[in-house]
Amino acid sequence: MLQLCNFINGELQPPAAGRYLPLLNPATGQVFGQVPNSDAADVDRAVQAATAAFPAWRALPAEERGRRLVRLAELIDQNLETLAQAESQDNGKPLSLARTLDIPRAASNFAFFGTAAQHFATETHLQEGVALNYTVRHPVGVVACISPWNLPLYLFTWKIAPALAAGCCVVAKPSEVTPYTAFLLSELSREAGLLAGVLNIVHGTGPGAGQALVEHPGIRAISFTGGTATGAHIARTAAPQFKKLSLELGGKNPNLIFADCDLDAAVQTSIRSSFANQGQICLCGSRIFVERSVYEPFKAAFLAQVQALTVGDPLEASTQQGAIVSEAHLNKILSYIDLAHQEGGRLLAGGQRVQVPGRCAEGYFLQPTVFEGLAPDCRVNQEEIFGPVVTLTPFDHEEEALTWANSTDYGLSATVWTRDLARAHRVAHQLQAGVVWVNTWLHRDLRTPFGGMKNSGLGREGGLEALRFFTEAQNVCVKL
Ligand SMILES: NC(=O)C1=CN([C@@H]2O[C@H](COP(=O)(O)OP(=O)(O)OC[C@H]3O[C@@H](n4cnc5c(N)ncnc54)[C@H](O)[C@@H]3O)[C@@H](O)[C@H]2O)C=CC1
Ligand SMILES: O=C(O)/C=C/C=C(\O)C(=O)O
Repeated sequence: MLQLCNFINGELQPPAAGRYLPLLNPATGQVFGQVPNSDAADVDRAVQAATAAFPAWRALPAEERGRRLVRLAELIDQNLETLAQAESQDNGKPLSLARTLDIPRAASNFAFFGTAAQHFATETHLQEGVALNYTVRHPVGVVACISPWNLPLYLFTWKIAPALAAGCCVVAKPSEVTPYTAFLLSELSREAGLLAGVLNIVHGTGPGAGQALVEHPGIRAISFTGGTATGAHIARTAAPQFKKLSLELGGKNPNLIFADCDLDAAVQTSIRSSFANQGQICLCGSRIFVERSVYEPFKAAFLAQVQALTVGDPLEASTQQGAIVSEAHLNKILSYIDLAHQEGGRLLAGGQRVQVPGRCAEGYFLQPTVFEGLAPDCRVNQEEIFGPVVTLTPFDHEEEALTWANSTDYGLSATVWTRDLARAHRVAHQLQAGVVWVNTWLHRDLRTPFGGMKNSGLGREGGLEALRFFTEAQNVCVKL
């Protein structure tokens, strides 16, 4: 049986206490391996290794650090098939999605930040004839990167790459639910020439290894993606030690469809924004508001495409919807489907578990699900479900759509569909969302600031924002 190891000081190591957690394939319900259930002792060893490696890593020219990150990107590309198979097995997502989205993006993360560090400049402020101020950006030191299970290698590397590029050393903890590709990255990082201790990967649970990492006094900054409640807990733990925090949390994203839009494109993309990765992306648009005059045509076309989605074995090329990540998460989503019925919703599609025959008979599959007739302020329209469940609601005018769109505690992303450019800008600027897409969805340019408003998080990832996060600004004032 597959047994994963921690990666500490350049070595694959078992957990100090010898404890493991089972690794489960959600598509089959079968255990296929074990992952370390590490504790504070493992975390401490990793932080010590990272601390020892920091002076040499920060002293390398940015160009040299970048060269190694670009090499790591190439190695991910070369191992795409192995990594995609592992991601699908661990998470239940369609293999085709892992091949085309997750693993290519992990490679892009390293390629992008490997070169971005060389374009990272500092500011000067000149008081003519009096003084010259210039800003130095020092790497903050040893940092923690904690990532979730929905886009495992994609999000793990989205944090690690800028941290390493900025000259920090990293102790990273992937989700205990999907640790396989992070483990495979250990070997590749060694091959890419990262010095021992520069990247350490400690596996384990949130309350175990995760909590120990957040509490460790050697950690100067924490970059976290996951649930809002966990983010709040991490913020409470980290605050007394004044650690820098970047929190990318949940969403309840609105999709605003105006009557003048390209309806075919809106329908097609809304299928993707509702159900990609089984709706388990923090950016998925789970509340679809449609201008009343096109509500019925939109609904008919949308439902026809929902019914045509193939739920099945993630390894089959024809599968569009794979398994939900775990039985616990499936039950959480099912409880929201029950709640939608209780709150008076009309079920338009789905709503049931799917029994996939053959090797996936014990897997956690769910039909893509659509409700209408739910009030914008009901729990189903306010709370993050994080699954393939969306609601349709007609609106009569722009202000109404905006009020409903902004009515949740979240503020991560929003999508606007219109051909009216003035309206697009006007609505975008009034949306309380860190990311707004107009006539598209999940179109990513890694240079842009990425993150949420309100309870969707704190700070921004991406481009120079990430490099700023992993560095500490120091001003030097020289009298002229
Ligand atoms: N915004 C997003 O991208 C994500 C949102 N979620 C939401 O969160 C809900 C809960 O999902 P979970 O798997 O429980 O996510 P979670 O937020 O508990 O887990 C994310 C990561 O944080 C770690 N973690 C948990 N507790 C920790 C602690 N005290 N200290 C340090 N690290 C800790 C976990 O081990 C994992 O690596 C989901 O149902 C979904 O609504 C989940 C995953 C991603
Ligand atoms: O950076 C991206 O492109 C996407 C990020 C998605 C998440 O953070 C998420 O689903 O948690």
